[in-house]
Amino acid sequence: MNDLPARAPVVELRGVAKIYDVPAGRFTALDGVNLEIASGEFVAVVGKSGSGKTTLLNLLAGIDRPTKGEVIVAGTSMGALSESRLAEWRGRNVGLVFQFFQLLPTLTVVENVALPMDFAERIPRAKRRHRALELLERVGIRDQADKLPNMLSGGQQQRAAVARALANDPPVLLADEPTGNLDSINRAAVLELFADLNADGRTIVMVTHEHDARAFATREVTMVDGHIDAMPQAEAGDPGTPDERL
Ligand SMILES: Nc1ncnc2c1ncn2[C@@H]1O[C@H](COP(=O)(O)OP(=O)(O)OP(=O)(O)O)[C@@H](O)[C@H]1O
Repeated sequence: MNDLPARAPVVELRGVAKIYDVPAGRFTALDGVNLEIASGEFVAVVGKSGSGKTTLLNLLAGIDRPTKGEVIVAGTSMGALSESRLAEWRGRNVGLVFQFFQLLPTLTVVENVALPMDFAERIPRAKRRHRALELLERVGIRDQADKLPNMLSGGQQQRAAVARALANDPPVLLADEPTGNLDSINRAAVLELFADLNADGRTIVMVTHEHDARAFATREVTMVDGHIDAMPQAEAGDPGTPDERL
C-alpha cells in the first residue's frame, strides 16, 4: 500500500470554497471548508441533497478545482498541478467508485480492472492481467473475470469497479454513492467489502445518503449548505455491532 506514515493526514482541505457561475449569477456550493482525514480512516460524508457532498469529493479527486483555498491529497497540493499533471496524479493517487459503476461495456471485467494500470504504467505490462485477477479475487468475483460487464449483477459490477479503483494501489479510495444503485443484499456486500479494505489500512472517503452505510465508517462528516457541520445531530444512533448494522 502507500508509504505514508500511519495516521498522517492523507487529505487536507484548507479554507476551500467552490463557486459556480450560474445564469442567475454565482452560486456558492462550498464555503470555508476545512477538513483533515488521517491515513486509515473510513469517512462517510453525509448531508441533504445539494449540500455539497459530490462537489467536495470531486475536489478530492482532482476532477474539479476549488475557487479558493487549498486541497492537499497524498502530500500533493493540487492547485500547483497543470491539467495534464493533475490527470496523471489522479491515475496514481486516487481510486474512484461511482454510483453507476462506469465500467467500459466492450471490455471484459479483467480488462476493465487492468485499464488504469495502462495509464499509470506503474505495474509492468506482463504483470497487469495477473494483478487484475488478484484484485478480482480480493473482491470475490475472480470467476467473472472474462465476462463482459453487462453479464454481471449490479453488485458484481460494483465489486469490479472497486477492483478497478484499486488497480494502481492508490492511497485514497473515493466513492460517490457506491451503494445507491444496489438492492439491499448487494448493498450490504459492497459495504462489507469497503469495511474490509479499510481494515487492511485503506483510507476511504464515501459520500452516502444511506444510514446503514454510515455505520461501517470510522467517522461521519456532515455537510450543511456547503459547510461542514461542526456539531452534527446524532441521527443514526448507536451503529451497533457489525452483525446488527444492516
Ligand atoms: N456544475 C455546476 N454548476 C452549477 N451548480 C452546481 C454545479 N454542480 C453542483 N452545483 C450545485 O452545487 C450544489 C451542491 O451540489 P452537489 O452535487 O455537490 O450536492 P450533493 O450534496 O452531492 O447533492 P446530492 O446528494 O443530490 O447528490 C447544488 O445546489 C448543485 O445544484
